[in-house]
Amino acid sequence: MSGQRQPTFVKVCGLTQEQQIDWAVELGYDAVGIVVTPKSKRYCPPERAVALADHARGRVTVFAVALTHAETAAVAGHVDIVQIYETADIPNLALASGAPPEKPEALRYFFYDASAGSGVFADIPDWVGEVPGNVVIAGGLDEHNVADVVEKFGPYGVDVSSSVETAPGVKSREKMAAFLAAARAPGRNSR
Ligand SMILES: O=C(O)c1ccccc1NCC(=O)[C@H](O)[C@H](O)COP(=O)(O)O
Repeated sequence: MSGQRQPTFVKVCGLTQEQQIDWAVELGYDAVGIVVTPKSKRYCPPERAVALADHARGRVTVFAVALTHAETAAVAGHVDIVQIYETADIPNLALASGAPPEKPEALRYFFYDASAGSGVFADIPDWVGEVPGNVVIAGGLDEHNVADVVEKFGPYGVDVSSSVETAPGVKSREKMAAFLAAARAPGRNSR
């Protein structure tokens, strides 16, 4: 390691329109999430999800987000990472959970996410700061609390959805910009 600090990885999740992906790319987000579980209010059915993923691919890291591995089948070949709330034996797995991962070394990312897109922030347990690998913190983050979370836990990254919306699945470019600036505020980029 050179000791040089990397900027915090920032993902925006629950995008439903091509324009929102363009905003994420223009603003400098590292990753976008397309939600493919029918249980979500931001659900993109397979045809829409594939169109969005193809629009984004090569411009920003693309996540398919679902509760189960099975729900990602139609879109998995069009995305970089599969983010699910159960374990699966796949190479590009982002495991999302509110509990410590059993095999963190097998994961591309571990998302500490007790929210699943609810927008509710709750105290983050101390063990999150001890998980090895690419740990991303999610759950009720907004432009006002994200810098404190980055400072306290020094995660690889952070993830946001509800606080950058005006309605479920309707992202605001201004809110996305404010969140990104807060997540990468000078002196807070410590991954
Ligand atoms: O966003 C959803 O609707 C969703 C539904 C089911 C599983 C996961 C979901 N989203 C996962 C995410 O990556 C969210 O960005 C993350 O939970 C943070 O959400 P929020 O608390 O709204 O910022």
